[in-house]
Amino acid sequence: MTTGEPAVAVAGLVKRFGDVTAVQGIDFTVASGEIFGFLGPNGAGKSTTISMLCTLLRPTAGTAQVAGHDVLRERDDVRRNIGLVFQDPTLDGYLSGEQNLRFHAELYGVPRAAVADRMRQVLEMVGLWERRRDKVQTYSGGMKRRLEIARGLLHSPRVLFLDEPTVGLDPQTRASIWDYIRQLQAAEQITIFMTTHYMEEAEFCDRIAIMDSGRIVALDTPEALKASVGKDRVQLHTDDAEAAIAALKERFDLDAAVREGAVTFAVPGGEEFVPRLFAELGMPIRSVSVARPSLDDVFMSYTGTTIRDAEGSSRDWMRMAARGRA
Ligand SMILES: Nc1ncnc2c1ncn2[C@@H]1O[C@H](COP(=O)(O)OP(=O)(O)OP(=O)(O)O)[C@@H](O)[C@H]1O
Repeated sequence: MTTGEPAVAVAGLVKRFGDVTAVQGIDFTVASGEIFGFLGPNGAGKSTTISMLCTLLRPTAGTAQVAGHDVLRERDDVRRNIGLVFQDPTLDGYLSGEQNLRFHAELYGVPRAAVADRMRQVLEMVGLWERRRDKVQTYSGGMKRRLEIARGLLHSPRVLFLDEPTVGLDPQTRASIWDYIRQLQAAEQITIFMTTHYMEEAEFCDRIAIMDSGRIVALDTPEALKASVGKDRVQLHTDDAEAAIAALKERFDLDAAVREGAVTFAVPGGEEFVPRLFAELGMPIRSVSVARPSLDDVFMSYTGTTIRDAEGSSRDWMRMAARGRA
């Protein structure tokens, strides 16, 4: 659900580091209440952009407003209105969940009278109220991540920045973190700005921006992005992959490659193409499969790389954020 003025509004945003232009004049808005995913290969400029939005880096040119406040002129207002959930754990293991949150409440100046109620609210939301008095070092990985999310929410931010909120967690815990994220969006009308390398998670986002070489190369809903690729992925098995690749080029002018052990190529109207393939390829085919484009295909078509190759991370900005806050 989205309402009112944008949670994030960026216009002509540029960041140069000496000769390197990390962000080359980008424009986008994120609606209030939206779950917005930010994807891109290493060095694309994601961390630099997010650092500017979180007021940790000054833009070279352009403007950005977060929660209605300008990142340069109203830095403190921006900071009060955002929550950050770091990739690297920054909880104190020797303290209880409750003590960790209390410390954060003081840091953010949450009014004393409001702290107890708010702590209960966020701890219940992430299912940790019963465990609040236990030391954090006795929590599982998923519980720690949930506590970090609760902490990021404690001061009632309008925009929550999450850096790969589920990386390194087992599938069941990942699913439960996503349940919390969705509940949170519904209960608090919060805007979520997240990075992820899991394409199946990018599917949960209302919209996705793909960044490459300092520019936003695609921005839309997952469905629209997949439709924009316009081609299906066809995979076939033959006794001679090299010969099949050469025949696909010669007879259909298609560029194929071996991926996941199968001869793979993209073609519009994949299902209609299959009968022609059998009729005209000129060699025996053992099996064929056709798939609609996935977000992996979207990522590949806009950036020329796979998300797995691009892995390895947008984590640094969170480390920087941790240092900036320290
Ligand atoms: N402090 C800095 N000084 C000089 N160059 C920088 C600095 N920070 C980033 N860059 C450069 O800016 C470009 C964008 O980097 P950025 O970290 O924003 O990319 P990213 O998309 O977040 O990548 P990753 O996924 O690897 O974190 C890169 O060429 C990087 O080397």
